[in-house]
Amino acid sequence: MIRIAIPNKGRLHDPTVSLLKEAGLPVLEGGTRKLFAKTTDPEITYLFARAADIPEYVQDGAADVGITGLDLIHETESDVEILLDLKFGGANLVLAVPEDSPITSAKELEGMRVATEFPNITAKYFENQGVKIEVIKVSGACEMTPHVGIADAIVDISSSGTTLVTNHLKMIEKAFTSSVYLIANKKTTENNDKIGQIRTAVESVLRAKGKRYLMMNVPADSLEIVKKVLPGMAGPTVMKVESDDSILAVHAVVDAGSIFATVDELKKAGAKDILVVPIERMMP
Ligand SMILES: Nc1ncnc2c1ncn2[C@@H]1O[C@H](COP(=O)(O)OP(=O)(O)OP(=O)(O)O)[C@@H](O)[C@H]1O
Ligand SMILES: O=P(O)(O)OC[C@H]1O[C@H](OP(=O)(O)OP(=O)(O)O)[C@H](O)[C@@H]1O
Ligand SMILES: [Mg+2]
Repeated sequence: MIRIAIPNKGRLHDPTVSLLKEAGLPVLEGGTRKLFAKTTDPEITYLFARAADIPEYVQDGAADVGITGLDLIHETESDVEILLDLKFGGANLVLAVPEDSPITSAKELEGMRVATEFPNITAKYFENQGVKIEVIKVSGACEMTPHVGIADAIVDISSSGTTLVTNHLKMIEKAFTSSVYLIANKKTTENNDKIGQIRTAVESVLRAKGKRYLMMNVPADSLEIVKKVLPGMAGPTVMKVESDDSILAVHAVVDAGSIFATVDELKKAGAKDILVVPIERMMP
């Protein structure tokens, strides 16, 4: 039996549940109130936990696999196997000071106080630069600490940057870049097929998100020029159209980012009836 710990609430819950559904491992029962849920595979169960607790649960074996932020993994200094960057929940831990402060770098904070919800990451960040500071641990509302005389600077999560601006703070340095990761218990990962399968399933969804499946009809005498437009991974698939000898059906997988330009070039090259289709999963 493999137990996967996933965030029970907060901003990571919904995208995690969606990704698992796309990977063919839907969370079948339970909402945020429940502790456990099943999925379609009888060998896998879900455990709902606080995002911040997941790294330690996975390290200690309370869960075999986990999904949580890299910042939380580093902050708890958890000894876990890092399997995959899931490319969502992206945020930076930034060093910020009041907008009217003359301070422009970490080095200028020698001997001062820095408030944060991430004391370990913060302490290491300053240590690496040889700067001695006092870390003030807070458990929320970090942004107001410089305005009430508790700290001179903060290290806090920022994604859109709105909270910093609203609180009259400015970022001076990026201390850590985070996104959500798939992690596993070090011992369980060794020779465990199921964990390999989970990783492959999730990876195949991420890979597919960046690709589109293109289908089109191409006059036979335009095939060579159409092929040049399609950088195809294993080259495009070319099929005969039963009713018309002079037309070929061409299929190819292309990067989602280049689809706009590619469709235009394909039309110019003579392709017709072009269909762009999303791909659910892609295994190499
Ligand atoms: N704008 C953001 N603010 C806070 N955390 C973010 C943001 N964007 C991504 N994250 C990531 O989300 C994780 C924190 O999730 P968590 O569920 O603990 O916070 P939350 O959604 O704010 O819930 P809570 O209400 O418990 O604070 C961290 O890994 C963090 O990097
Ligand atoms: O750059 P932004 O997009 O503004 O996001 C950053 C803010 O979001 C988080 O707070 P959250 O909303 O989770 O409230 P909390 O402090 O109560 O957790 C975080 O602690 C920052 O304050
Ligand atoms: Mg929060």
